[in-house]
Amino acid sequence: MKRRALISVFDKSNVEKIAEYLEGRGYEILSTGGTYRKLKECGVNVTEVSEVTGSGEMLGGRVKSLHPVIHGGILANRAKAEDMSTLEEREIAPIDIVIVNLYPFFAGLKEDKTFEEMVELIDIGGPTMLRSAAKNFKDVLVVVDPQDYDNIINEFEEKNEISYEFKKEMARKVFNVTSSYDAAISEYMNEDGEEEYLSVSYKKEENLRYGENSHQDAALYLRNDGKGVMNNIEILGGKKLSYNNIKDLDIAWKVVWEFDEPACCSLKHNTPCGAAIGENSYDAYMKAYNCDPISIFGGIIAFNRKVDKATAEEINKIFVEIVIAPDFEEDALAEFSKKKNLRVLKCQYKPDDKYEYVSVDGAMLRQTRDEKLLEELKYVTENQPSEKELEDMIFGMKICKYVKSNAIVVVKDKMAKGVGAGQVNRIWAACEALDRAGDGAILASDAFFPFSDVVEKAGEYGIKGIIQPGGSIKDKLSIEKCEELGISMVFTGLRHFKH
Ligand SMILES: NC(=O)c1ncn([C@@H]2O[C@H](COP(=O)(O)O)[C@@H](O)[C@H]2O)c1NC=O
Repeated sequence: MKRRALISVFDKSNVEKIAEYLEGRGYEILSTGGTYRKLKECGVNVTEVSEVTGSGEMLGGRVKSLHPVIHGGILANRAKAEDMSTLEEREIAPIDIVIVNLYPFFAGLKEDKTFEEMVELIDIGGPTMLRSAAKNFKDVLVVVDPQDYDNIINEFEEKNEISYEFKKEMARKVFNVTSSYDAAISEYMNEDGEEEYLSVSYKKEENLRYGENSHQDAALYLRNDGKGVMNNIEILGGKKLSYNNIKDLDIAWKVVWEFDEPACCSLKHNTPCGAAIGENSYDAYMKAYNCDPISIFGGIIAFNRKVDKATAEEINKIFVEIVIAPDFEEDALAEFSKKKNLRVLKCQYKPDDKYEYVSVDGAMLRQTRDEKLLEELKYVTENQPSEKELEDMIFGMKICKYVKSNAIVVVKDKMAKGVGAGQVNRIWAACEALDRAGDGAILASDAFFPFSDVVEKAGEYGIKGIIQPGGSIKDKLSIEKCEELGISMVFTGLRHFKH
């Protein structure tokens, strides 16, 4: 009996090549409408699926291949006599190769199509054929990726048949594609996030050289809808990003977009080591640099405004790994190009992921992003902050959001002069931040004070105002200490732990 290959593809690139090859090997080619026409034009001898099913395509293409004659031909277990006699009884011929790729749902997401258009992009017949063939991979070769056409030809040429391993590998690919395809549909339909199953759809962009350390494997997967910062970064110069680079630039980018004013953030080990707002990018950079001219070395520098030549010249005086900004002046790029390894990233996309995911052993955690800054400002001391001090307080709290807990940020003139991060008790974070800052006017804390010790320490360093969420049963102690030391204290009512 003549062997049969069913070809039904949306992406018709190179389809004639594989069809001609299979025809040359004696396969009968079956195809759905559009694929049939394309192959016919290319001179392939092809039979239309509707001729095989005896039922014309209908409902505008919603039903083309969904028929027992097709799925029986694919799913019959060739080693099972019962299956084969059923085929014979029903006059169904087996289908040995299934080549299908799907309606472009991912591309539709990127093009922001309407809901009705997206629904029409949900392929039904394609995944059904792919899944049937992949389930029966022992007997059927299934191909979902046009990039595999050459591999099939090579496999045939080398072995004169398709090996079990190859067929299994192709089936694995199919379930990977169809599950991601369905996950994207599920994600698209899901508006409130309260799903029973976690369905997210990401595609591997590349293997990274290594993970956090050189003995760890790592890869970058991008959202299939083309959204998100990482999907919208243009690398204008320098080598590829590393795993740590990506994690770091994510935080630096989030910091600068906390601000409407021109802002700059220098960051190391996922922690801002300098951050400032200024008149322009140059001013913000110089202030961020001066927060901590030592730690910035080898760091990441993010801006929320275009970067000019003067700023690039200043940055080039030190070694940094990455500069990321919404845009660059041409002469700034020329300046940066003097540094071979410096990654220059252009990104005009602001952070907008709704959820953050973290894996723990055996589970995934999901939370909404920490998008809020405060509930309500409460002035809890007699002594009130000046307008300028209040601005520094808000500035400090915006930085605190991105510093690992316990987090204390000491601010002066809209510069994060001292950052105390990731300490297991708050007083250590305060000591670190105050010590680093040298001098500062404002102290911001990501969470409340259980004792008055942080206020006391702040007083020693001449701090004028403190902003913190408040809410401790011992708030009174801190407030009293502030009154005693002439420090103003403001509560925000909102904690910003970052673990
Ligand atoms: N409904 C069906 O029976 C059906 N059978 C195949 N398709 C899809 O139709 C596309 C190919 O169609 P055409 O050959 O007409 O261009 C493929 O992407 C394939 O996945 C179908 N379409 C969608 O649901």
